Amino acid sequence: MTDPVAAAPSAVDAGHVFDDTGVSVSSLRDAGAALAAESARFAGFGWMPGTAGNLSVTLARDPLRLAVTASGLDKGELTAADIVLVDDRGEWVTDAASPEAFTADLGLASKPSAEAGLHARIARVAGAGAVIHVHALAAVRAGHAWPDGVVLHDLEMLKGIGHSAHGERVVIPVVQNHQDMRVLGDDFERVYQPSTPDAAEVPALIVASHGIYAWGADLRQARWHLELTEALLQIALATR
Ligand SMILES: CSC[C@@H](O)[C@@H](O)C(=O)COP(=O)(O)O
Ligand SMILES: [Zn+2]
Repeated sequence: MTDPVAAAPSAVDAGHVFDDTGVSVSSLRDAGAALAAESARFAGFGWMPGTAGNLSVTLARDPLRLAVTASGLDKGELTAADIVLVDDRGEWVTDAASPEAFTADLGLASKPSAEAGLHARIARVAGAGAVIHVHALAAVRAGHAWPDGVVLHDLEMLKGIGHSAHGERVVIPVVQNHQDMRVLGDDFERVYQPSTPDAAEVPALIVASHGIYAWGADLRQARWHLELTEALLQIALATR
């Protein structure tokens, strides 16, 4: 009998394309390596205790395809293989041509993050190229203190999330926690204000009693938005 993995050279072919979106094995592996490194950074900050937190990068837009971290793993110990390709609902995308070939090698037998659906919604609605979710303390505390949104103004670091240091009122939106990502996604869409000629978007969302999502055009910008927002929230709490 033919060994299905041995019979599927695409499993080890970095140029293999998963579906009609142009997402290749090598691009998924590269995304996995980048997300693992970024995840280790935030785990080191104590922002991803246990298996908390998840990250994604957008690999294709039409149809939407995201590389998202696998569920239930220690986010300080991820490898490039701990990554799953998902669609616009956060559902696992498999490869119709040879699904059995994409298991151990790429970790595609893993389940996508339980929160992949919200990542996909943020990628679609805000056009994010990368989304990071952590359970950082100031975000959770600020969500408790200001359940209708955290108002920030006259802080130098607002410039780092696309706003003015002075004379602008910036609101970090807060939504209630929910285990259904469709509900969280709808709540995100309700509070999200896209950029206009007069005001930039706010690239962060607090989920009350849970954590924070931040995003950007790419992974590095998402990291900057996350770190700056958490620092701004620390200042807001310390000066109230
Ligand atoms: C360890 S509790 C945190 C989880 O329930 C969840 O909120 C989380 O952030 C991680 O979920 P995951 O499915 O591993 O991506
Ligand atoms: Zn979480």
